[in-house]
This record gives sequence, C-alpha cells and structure tokens, in this order.
Amino acid sequence: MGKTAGFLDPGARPDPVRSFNRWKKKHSHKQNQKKQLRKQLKKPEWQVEREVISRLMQNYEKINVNEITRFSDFPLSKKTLKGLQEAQYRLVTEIQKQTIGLALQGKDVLGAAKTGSGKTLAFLVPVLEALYRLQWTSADGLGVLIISPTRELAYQTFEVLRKVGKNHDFSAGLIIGGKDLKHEAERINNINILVCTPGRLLQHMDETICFHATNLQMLVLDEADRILDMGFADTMNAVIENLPKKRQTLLFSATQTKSVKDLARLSLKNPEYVWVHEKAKYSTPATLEQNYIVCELHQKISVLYSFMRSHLKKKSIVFFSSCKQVQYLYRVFCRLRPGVSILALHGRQQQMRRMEVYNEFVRKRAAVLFATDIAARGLDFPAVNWVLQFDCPEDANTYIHRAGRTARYKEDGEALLILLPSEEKGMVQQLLQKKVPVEEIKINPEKLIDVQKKMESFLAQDQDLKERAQRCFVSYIRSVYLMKDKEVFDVSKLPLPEYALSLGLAVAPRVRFLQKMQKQPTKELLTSQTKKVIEPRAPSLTNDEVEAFRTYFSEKMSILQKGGKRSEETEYRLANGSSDEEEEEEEEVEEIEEKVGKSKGSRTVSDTSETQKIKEVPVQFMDRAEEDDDEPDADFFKVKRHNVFGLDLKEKKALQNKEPSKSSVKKKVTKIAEAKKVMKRNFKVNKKITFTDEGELVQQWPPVQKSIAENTEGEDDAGGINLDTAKERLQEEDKFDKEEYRKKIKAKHREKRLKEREARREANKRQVKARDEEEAFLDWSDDDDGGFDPSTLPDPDKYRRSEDSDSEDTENKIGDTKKQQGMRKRNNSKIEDTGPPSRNRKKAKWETLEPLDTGLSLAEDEELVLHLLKSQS
Ligand SMILES: Nc1ncnc2c1ncn2[C@@H]1O[C@H](COP(=O)(O)OP(=O)(O)OP(=O)(O)O)[C@@H](O)[C@H]1O
Repeated sequence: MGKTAGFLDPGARPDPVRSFNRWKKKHSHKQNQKKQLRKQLKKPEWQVEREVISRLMQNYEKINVNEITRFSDFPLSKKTLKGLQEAQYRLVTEIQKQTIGLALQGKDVLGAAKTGSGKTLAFLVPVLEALYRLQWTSADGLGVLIISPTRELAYQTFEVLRKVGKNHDFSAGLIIGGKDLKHEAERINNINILVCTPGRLLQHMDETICFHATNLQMLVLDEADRILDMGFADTMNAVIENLPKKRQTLLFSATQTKSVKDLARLSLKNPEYVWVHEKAKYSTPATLEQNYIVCELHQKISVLYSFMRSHLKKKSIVFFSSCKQVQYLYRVFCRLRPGVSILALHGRQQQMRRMEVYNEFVRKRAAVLFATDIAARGLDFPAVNWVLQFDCPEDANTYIHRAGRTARYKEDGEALLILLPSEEKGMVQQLLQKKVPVEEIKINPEKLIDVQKKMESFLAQDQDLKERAQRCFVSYIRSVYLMKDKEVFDVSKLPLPEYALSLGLAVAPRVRFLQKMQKQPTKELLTSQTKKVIEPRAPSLTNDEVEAFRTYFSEKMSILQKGGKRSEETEYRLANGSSDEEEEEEEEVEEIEEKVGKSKGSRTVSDTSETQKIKEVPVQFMDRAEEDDDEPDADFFKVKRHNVFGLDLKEKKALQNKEPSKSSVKKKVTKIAEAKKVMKRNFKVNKKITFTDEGELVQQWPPVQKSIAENTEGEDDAGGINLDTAKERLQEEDKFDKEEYRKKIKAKHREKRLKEREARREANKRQVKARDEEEAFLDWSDDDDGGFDPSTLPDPDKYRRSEDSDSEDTENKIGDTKKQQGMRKRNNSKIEDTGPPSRNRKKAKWETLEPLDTGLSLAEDEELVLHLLKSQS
C-alpha cells in the first residue's frame, strides 16, 4: 500500500467528491435497472404475453410478402414457431407465403394452389395465431371450426394441428362420425379447435344441447369444392346459418370451380383471392409425370395385374369408381398374389378399419392401395410413387386431385390414366383444357399377363367371390351410366359380356336399370335434359311417368335438402357397412340366360338401336334401391344426378310448389313402385327348399309349377295375366298334381302292407319265444328232482267237484300227471313238431277229470295232498 502511495503525486490525487458522485451515478443506474427488472419480473405472464401480442400485431401491417422466405419471417408467436420448427417446417411454400400474412391481418381468404403445395399449414398457422392473439382458453369454448369433406382428410388435418400446435394450450377435437354421438357430445363443449366433417357437425348442432358456436372466431373450409360435390351444399348452408356473422373465413381448394365461388360468395366477406398457380403453365405439379394408355375394358384387369407385377418395390394408389369394385378386386388380387402387399380403402369399411388402412399405407414403403375417391382429396400419404387411375375420373378436376396424391411437396411422382377407346377423346380434351400435360403411352403386349383363367377358377370355387364379382360388374356399369359427361361416358359402348368374362364371370349379370331403359326409351327426357328444364307434363310421357319422375326427383332433392341428417346417416352407414343395400344389390344381380360367348366379336349394348338410347336417358325410372349403391359414390353421384337433371334448388322449389300434395303423391307412387319392384324381382315369400345330404331336392314350398317351368322359354315379358294361357297352365298343372297324388297313395298302401307283414312276423316270434320260455320252465321243474312244482298240483276246485272219486283215482290221476310229465320230458326235443303246446294238452287232460270233493276245507285239502305226495315219494 506505502509503495503505491510513494508513486502517486499528491498534486494529481482524484477529487474524492467527484469520485463519489461518479460512483453514486453508476450505482443509482444499476439500482434503477434492477428495479426495472424486478418490476418486469413481477408482471403477470398474461401481461407480458399481451405486450408481446400487441408488438406482433403491430408488425402484421408491415408484412411484405416478397421478403418472406421462412416462417420466422412472419410475426408469429414463439409457440407456433417452435411447433413448426420441431415438425421440420422452416421454409414457406408459395401458398403459405401469400395467404398467412392476409389471414393474420384478419381478412377472409379464398386460397387455391396445386395439390401437395402446403395448403394445410396455410390455414393452420393463422388458426393457432388467431386464438393465441385472443389468449383463448378452454372456458371460451369453440373458437375455430375446420370442415373437411372426408373423415380421412379431417383426421390428417387434426394430426398436423396436433403436431404444429403442441406448444399451445388449446384443446382440439376431431368429430367425424362413426363413433358414439353421446361420447362426442360430452366432450364437444370444451373444444377450442374442432376438426370435423359437415354431416356430423350439423348433427351435433341439431342434437347436442350444450354445443354452440356463439364465440366462433374462424371458419375454415378445406377442399371446399369437394364438400359441395359430395352433396353437402345444403348442410353447409345450414351450418353457416348457425355460425356468428362476425367471424373470419378461410376457404381452400386445389381446384377452382363455380361451386367454390358460389360458396365463397355465400360465406366469405370481401375475400382476398389467392390463386398462386393461376398463371402457371400447368395445373399439376411440375414434378409429376403423367401418361395415359388406351385399352379395352376387358383388358383392364390384366393391365393392372401386369403393372403391379412390374412395380413390386413401389408405393402406388389405384383409383376405382365404386366401392364394390374395390371390394371385389382387392379380394381377387390378394388371391392372385402379385408379390406386393395390397390394401383397400373405401367408404363401406368400418371407421376403425379405414383408419387402420390409412395408417398402414402411410407406414409402408412398398404397397398398392385400392381406393375409391374418398382417398382422392387432400390425403397426404408420404412417398407415393404411382397413381393409377383404373377407371376414368368424373372430370379433369377429379383427375387432378387423384394424380395429386403423388409428387407432393417437391417430390417426384408418376400418374397413369387408363382410358377406354370411347373415353379417350373427351377426357384428353378436358385434361388439356385444364392445363394437365398427359401423353399417351402404349402397353407392351409381351408384358401383359392374362389373369382371366385364374379368376374364373377362383370364382368357380368360391360363391361369395362370385357374388362380389357380380356386384362389381353392376356397380361399374352403374357408375358409368350415372356420369354426367355423356361425351366421355357412354354406357352403350361398353362390351358387357367381355367385361364380365374379364372379371372371371361365366355369365354376365343382368343390369336392371339398363334393361328398364331399353324397354322404356324416353327420348323426350333427353330433350328436357338438354334444355336443362323439367317440363312437368311432357306431352309424350304418361301421367304416371311424370309423377314417378317428380316423386323421384323431389325425394332426391329432399335428401339433399335434409343435408345433415341424411349425410350423417350416410356417414354412419359408411362406417358400418350397409347391409340393406348389399341385399338389394344381391337381388339385383341375376344371371341372364345369355351365356357369354367366349367367341371373338365384341358384342356391345349398342348392337341394338334401342340400347343406343340408353345414354340419352336420365335416371328417373331407376329404382331408388338400385341407386343407393356405394355410399360415398352415391354421394358422389348425387350431384351428378342433380346435374343430369340440370335443376337447381329454385327450380326444385318451384316444382314443389306446383305439386298439390307432395306427400300423398309420393305415398301413392311409392306403393306402386314397391309392388312393381316385388313383381319384377319375382320375390318368393316364405320359400322353403329342402335337400337331402346327397343334395337331392326333397321338398320345395311353394311347389314349382312344372308346366310353367317347362315352358318359360317361350314366354314374353308382357305385363298382366293372360286368362287362356293361365287356364291351360292350370289344367297342365292338374295332370302333374294327379299323377303325384296317385304315386303318393300307392306309396302309402305299400307302406301299410309292409307294416302289417312286419307286425305278423313279430307276433309269431313272440309266440315262439313264449313257448320256449314255458318249455324251459317245465324242464327246470323236472330237472330238479327234489323240487316242488305247484303247477303239477291238481286244481282243487276240480277235485271238489268230483264227489265220487276215491283215493285210488286220486292216486291214478297223480300217477297220470307224473306220467304225462315224463312223457313231456321225453318229447321235449320234438316240441316244434308235436303241434299244439304241451300245456294245452295237459289242460285238456285235466279238463276230462271230474273235480274231487273231499268235503274238507281248502287248508285241509292242501294238507292232504302234501301228505299224499310225501307218502308217494
Ligand atoms: N413449408 C413446408 N415445408 C416442408 N414441407 C411442407 C411445407 N408445407 C407443407 N409441407 C408438406 O407438403 C406436403 C403437402 O402438404 P399439404 O397436404 O398441406 O398439401 P395440400 O396443398 O393441402 O395438398 P392437397 O391439395 O392435395 O390437399 C405435406 O407432406 C406437408 O408436410
């Protein structure tokens, strides 16, 4: 310390006051900082968050789309950013870049972008931020509603939401039907973000008392055009009516259609239209390679099998137009063992199974998924290499969605479309118009593996499979028949017998609606169709036909209008499989007399001039039962039918107003329709057929009319009863009945005779047996010398009656008896020959003797006899 002092110049010593002041200043600054910090720390969390939020919100206005490349460039909450990072989402896609900013600013957005371009995050990020901004808690109830067209898509969206929003405290729920409504109802009230399908949502709105959406902040419609295509237009209207007007709405789709724009007009307020790929050269991802092949209908299955055999290590989705095709081809392909695992996804599966299949296909590296259009929209299966459109899509938009299951988010993919010669021109044209670059490629015939024979043998062994094949057949024809675009889909050009053969069927099933159409060509309806206006009383239609048409149509429309209920029913049935429809279809599938000629020469329905008209005729005369085939596809077709009629709701309402009494007409026609249905389907009530173990027919009730069975070939299908032929038939039938009756009587008599003979034989046997027993008994008594045989005793009554007999006589008699017994013993071996039984003889002898009256009591008589016997021995 002294050393230090020695160095210092006393004149240069710092001023202690100044030093103190400096120290004091520093100290107070530090103290202030500490105070501030302490103050800050004392702030409740919500206050800090609120300040952060207000800072974020101030930045919303400053968002410059051109400067954004990452999610972190948006003013987003730390929780959302963390969730995005953890899920490996850092860079934004074009649709995300363009829409997130607008949505954060609170604007309604209509967003369209190619498939696989990241639309899900484009709405999920604003959803999380909206509730975060409002510091939403479970007590605030439902804040956001996300509506998806299919359960799978809703489930997928829900999964992404869980992943990205896991750092937030909001509760999220998935309501998609197929589960217990009560169970959902108990939980629905605490949900902040609800992902749902439209039908189920409306059902909760109608039936769940505690469910309300009064606090709703945001509505998201994902794949909006699909929601409408599925016939949910009215459900959507009903849902939207139930929602508060003051809300933000986001609507997303990969394709822009008129219906989407209509919905946007209805549900969005001054929306911002974001169509990121509007000016793009193609409407499909650049990384997607697209081709098509043209082949005959009967070759398609072999083409598919050959495709699968040559892509064993790939992951593919194959699209079919109906559930029943998926059901049958899935089964038969599993049996064909192509060497790659096959899965099936369609609307008739149980909900659990649908989810299992979905998850399984997500996990698999190589597999083939057979699916209907429920898998066409929005589903994000990772690393799908191929999309094969086995059946021509309904239109170019459906094509785009199906093909979009591959080549997602910068990945490569290939799409192959199989077209029939009749579909090629129209479809390719449509695709080119929609900026879809497709090119034709040819099948290498050497690589084509024919599986028809194998399928035939499977079907020959398996009745269930055969029935599935029949349903598949009908279902496909119906799907083509119901397609709106008749330039592409012409049912009259389908080679039905060849197609049946290719499915492994020997006989083509009858397709009732085609036959009906052939019988009732109604050109006028074509005219009305082209005019897109229904004329209630078309001059050439009978009143009945017009009424049938109207009722059918009004029923269809009321189904559409009921919306939610119907949709939910549909969803429920989708989940559980619909046995009714299944049964009806089974009835429908009937084999026709026409054997499929294995010969060449493609016979088509168009061979007849009548059938040419099929394509021109809409579906009004078709049985409803026949229409309600594959549920999702029925939904799908509903809209097509709607378009086929070319009516909108206004026209329908006008039509209803004109109806004097809709319900009465409906009831009347329904009864007629029912009766007709029963007649045409030739229902047999209480039919019973019994077979023996060997498979011979034993009994059939009611009995088959043989005369009819023999003569059916010449019968025509004209309705009504021809009395003369009926009379002849009955007379013929009488002959059969008489013959049958005679045979039965003869058989009865014969049986009676046999029974009598048997009874006589039995009686003889019994007699012989009785004799044997008697002989044996007598033998036994003699054998035993010392034994007493009471039967050898004289009848005391008889003795009592013969008063004059002396003791000698008695002795003689006893001696006689003894003698007789001895004789019998000797003759024992000759019993059979000696005629009447010995007992009779003995009796006869005894009967000749006069009864002996001793004048004693019975007891004394007995004593006497015993005494005599003793003395004898
Ligand atoms: N910013 C991103 N960074 C990385 N991957 C992303 C990003 N956004 C989306 N993806 C991925 O891209 C894929 C497609 O996204 P998404 O399903 O949202 O597409 P989409 O546009 O909704 O498609 P579709 O029209 O078929 O429904 C998904 O696998 C998703 O994880």
